[in-house]
Amino acid sequence: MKLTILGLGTMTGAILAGALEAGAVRAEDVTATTRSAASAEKAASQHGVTVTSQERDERANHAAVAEADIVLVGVKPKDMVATLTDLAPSLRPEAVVVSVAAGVTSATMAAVLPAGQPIVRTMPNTPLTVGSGVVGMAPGPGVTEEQTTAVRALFEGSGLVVPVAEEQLSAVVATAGSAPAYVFLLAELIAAHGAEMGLDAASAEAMAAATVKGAGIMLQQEGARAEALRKAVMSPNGTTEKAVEAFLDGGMGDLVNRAMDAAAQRDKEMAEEFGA
Ligand SMILES: NC(=O)C1=CN([C@@H]2O[C@H](COP(=O)(O)OP(=O)(O)OC[C@H]3O[C@@H](n4cnc5c(N)ncnc54)[C@H](O)[C@@H]3O)[C@@H](O)[C@H]2O)C=CC1
Ligand SMILES: O=C(O)[C@@H]1CCC=N1
Repeated sequence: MKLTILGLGTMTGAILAGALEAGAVRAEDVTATTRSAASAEKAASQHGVTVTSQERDERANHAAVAEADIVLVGVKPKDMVATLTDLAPSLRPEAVVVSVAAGVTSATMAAVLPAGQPIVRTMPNTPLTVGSGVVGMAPGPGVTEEQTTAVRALFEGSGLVVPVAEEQLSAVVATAGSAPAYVFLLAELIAAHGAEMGLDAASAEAMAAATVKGAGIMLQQEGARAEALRKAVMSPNGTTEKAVEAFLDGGMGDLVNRAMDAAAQRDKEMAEEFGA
């Protein structure tokens, strides 16, 4: 299977790292592009694959897709339509175009790609880099079972793959795509206040990171439920109960809802903003 990545950046870099580590693709079967020559050089040495740049060769994307079975497009949502419009004449008809972009619908993509070009929209998250990612995957009309399986294989070794309808991708952005940032924010805040309470900053950061990791591993154990794990930490009238009460009294439930609604809303706005 030949894979081309147009826009090898943070997200597609995480997917590639996971896929290479899991043996889903061989480095010699991957071609990738970036915008600048400097980022191409950096990405090539980071991932050990061939990376060309638009800066050095304005036809770089066209050359990169010449033999591709799967074309993973990792440019920013605002650049999707221009990138696909330019690329369209060079795609093999059977190449599956896979998007990771928030807020760019398959209808928008189909409008600028050749008629019948197979399209799969996905919403991944960056923990794919470490084999613990999530990806929501919505194959478009006309994508064969074989093509769906080939795309799925790219992600399968490095995370949880959840088939969804395209309309559910806004919920996937809010629940998984953006969600690592919520956890990192919590870790930042815990570490900062631990330092304010008298710990040295490096120890507080290390404690927050190790705690998030440990809690994540516990959540992944067979039959684990977040609520039960939380309650197991909360001794009656103990320290955790006071902390959890403070979170809930302070509106954390509502705040999480509002944060997730804001992410999903932005995904929908982008569909309007970046539509073809
Ligand atoms: N960062 C994240 O956690 C997630 C990002 N996404 C999606 O991933 C996409 C990329 O986001 P990031 O990886 O964060 O951005 P990024 O800026 O790290 O990567 C974008 C890459 O595209 C390249 N690029 C831009 N225009 C190009 C062109 N015309 N031809 C070839 N390469 C080009 C840039 O050089 C860069 O390497 C977005 O559509 C975003 O919605 C989806 C889920 C999670
Ligand atoms: O923030 C963003 O728009 C992208 C999509 C999900 C995570 N990062």
